[in-house]
Order: sequence, then C-alpha cells, then structure tokens
Amino acid sequence: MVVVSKSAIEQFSYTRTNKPTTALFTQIPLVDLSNPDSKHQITKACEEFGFFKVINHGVPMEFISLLESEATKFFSLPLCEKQETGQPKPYGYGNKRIGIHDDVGWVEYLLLTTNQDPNLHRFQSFRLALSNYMNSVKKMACEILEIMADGLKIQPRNVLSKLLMDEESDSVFRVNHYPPCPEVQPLNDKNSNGNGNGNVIGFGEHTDPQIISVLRSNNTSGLQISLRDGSWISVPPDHNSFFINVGDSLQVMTNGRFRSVKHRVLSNSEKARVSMIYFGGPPLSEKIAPLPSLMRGDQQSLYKEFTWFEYKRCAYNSRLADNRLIHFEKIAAS
Ligand SMILES: C=C1C[C@]23C[C@@]1(O)CC[C@H]2[C@@]12CC[C@H](O)[C@@](C)(C(=O)O1)[C@H]2[C@@H]3C(=O)O
Ligand SMILES: O=C(O)CCC(=O)C(=O)O
Ligand SMILES: [Fe+2]
Repeated sequence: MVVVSKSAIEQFSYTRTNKPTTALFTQIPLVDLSNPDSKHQITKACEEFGFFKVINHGVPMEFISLLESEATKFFSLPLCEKQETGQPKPYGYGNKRIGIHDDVGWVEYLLLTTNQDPNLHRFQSFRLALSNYMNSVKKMACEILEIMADGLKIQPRNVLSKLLMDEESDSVFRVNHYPPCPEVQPLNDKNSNGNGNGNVIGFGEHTDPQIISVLRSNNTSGLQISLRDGSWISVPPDHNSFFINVGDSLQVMTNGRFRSVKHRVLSNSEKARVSMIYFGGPPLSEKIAPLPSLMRGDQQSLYKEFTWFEYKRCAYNSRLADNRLIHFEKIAAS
C-alpha cells in the first residue's frame, strides 16, 4: 500500500457506497469504567446498539502510543519487507484483499492470533509493544465482560470472561492502516452531496464473529455503525478511548438480547487512519449457546447448537457483508 502508483491502484476497482450516511453520532453510549453504575450503561448500550465507547479504561497511555508508533513504522516499510511476515491465510500481512473471497478495501493490515508468537522476528520492538498492549486490553475486555454478567444478573460473573482467559482462547488481533485515499471526494467538495456518495470503502460492512471486539484508533474519522433502521452513523474518533463491539457469539450467548453491531470504515481523503482491534474469542471446542442462567421459564434458544470451531469455519468461508448467524438460527414454528 505504500507504493500508491496508478497501476497498482487500477488492479482493484474501488468499492464505493451510495447509501446515505446520517449525521455525526453525538449520542454514542459512553461508559465510564470507574463508575459503579457502569453495568446499567453497558447493558443498555449492548441492547440498543451493540456498541459503546469506554473511558477510564485503565490501559496505560504509554502502551497505546508505543503500539501506534510501532505500527506506523511497520506500515511505512517497503511492501516486500511487510510481506515477509507471511500472507493472511488467515494470519499475516494483507493488502486490500480481505478474507478469501473478493472483498477488497482501501486498507493494509496485520492479522495475528493471540496464542502464537507472531512472525515478527525482525521487529522486536513491535512485538514487545503488541504483547504489552494485548495483555492490557485483554484485561480490560475481561473486566467489561464481568460487568456485563453483573448487568445481566448471571452467575458466576466470570462466565464470559473465562472464555478469553482460557489458554486455548481463539482470540485475534488486527492492526489496520488506511492510507489517505486520493479518490475520495472531500466533504467540502462542491460535487459532493454530503451524504457519503462517492465514498470509498476502507473496510466493508460486517459484524465481528467473536464475543467482544475492543477497538482503538488514532484521531482519523472513518468508523461507522449501522442502526437497527439500517441508517449509517459516523462515530467521532477519540484516540484516548476504546470502542466496544458486541460480536455474533455474544449475541447467541445472550439469546439475541445483545445485538452484534454492523460496522464499516470509510476512507479519508487527507489523513491516514490506524486502528488496532482485539477480537476476544472462545476456545475452538466451546459450545456457543444461550447461557442457561439467562433463560427464563420455558424460553427457547433462537439458535441451533454449534461450537466456535463450526461457526468460525463457516464465517471464514463467507463474504464480509454476509449475515453469518442466519445459518444457525432456528426456523420459528408457525
Ligand atoms: C471476509 C472475511 C474476513 C474475515 C473472515 C471473513 O470471511 C468474514 C469475517 C471477517 C472478519 C471480520 C472481523 C475481523 O476483522 C476478522 C479477523 C474476523 O474474525 O472476521 C475478519 C476476517 C479476516 O479478515 O480474515
Ligand atoms: O479499522 C477499524 O476501525 C475497524 C475495522 C474492523 O471492523 C475490523 O477489522 O473488523
Ligand atoms: Fe469489525
């Protein structure tokens, strides 16, 4: 992605979106982790949006800044050096292509599994920055999952967090770099209708398959979430905070009470965006099903039984925008 020559760009047709974007999301649910009432805020946000912003998160700023500067350094290397980390099959360095099908975005990325030493032997300082950051963010993710359990009034409170703490936890880490895209019409362009027309997709719409995703980015905009009515809302960036997404697995474990959030990233014409996301997942053998302590009376599961291995296999064979849970929904009896 560093070499943004015309010929390299022309190999890909841009994915554009004509769907309108609503105004900037000013009412983004905000959760202060130091607030004893945060369980109510988290429950409400997960039910309404499947998404919220976290402040007073306890992740040292030093770890955050260091990882961002190491990532920026890595992405500024020549393409061949970045490719030495291996192709994203599924873990490694990727450029424009996302997943195994034809999904493309104006993005380059590094995708890692958290339970294997990354293939970054030539990048010791990057490795160390990743390890400090990941451990700290995982701790925060577990704290949030425990507060969620309190909010849902389920016991034990580590019923969700233990899945991320498990040695076999199948969690993923991703660093995305979205270079400024010359084809995007700036918002003040007289030809732009301000509705998002002419926007280039950085990362296409999707839900995250895991339990919980913890996202942090630099101060460049681009992230949008989709509301239940299908409208798209821009999330104002905040480099000091984290954004939490409910993943598909948590939707199933709460029998649909929490909803996985559809989101995407639009390219920016002027500024590069760097984001880092921890995707907290269960062990491959874990059965993904509504938590028994959440089910009331004769309440039925909305989903067929499956393991995380089965869901992941199906998810990694699907296109980015596909509804992956649909294959696991029980057909309602008429
Ligand atoms: C097109 C794809 C990329 C993805 C695997 C998939 O087949 C569908 C889900 C995608 C996603 C979205 C969230 C995370 O970024 C990701 C790592 C994941 O677990 O599921 C990606 C996958 C990927 O980039 O390989
Ligand atoms: O880069 C971002 O801000 C979000 C990317 C994303 O949704 C993903 O990698 O799954
Ligand atoms: Fe995502």
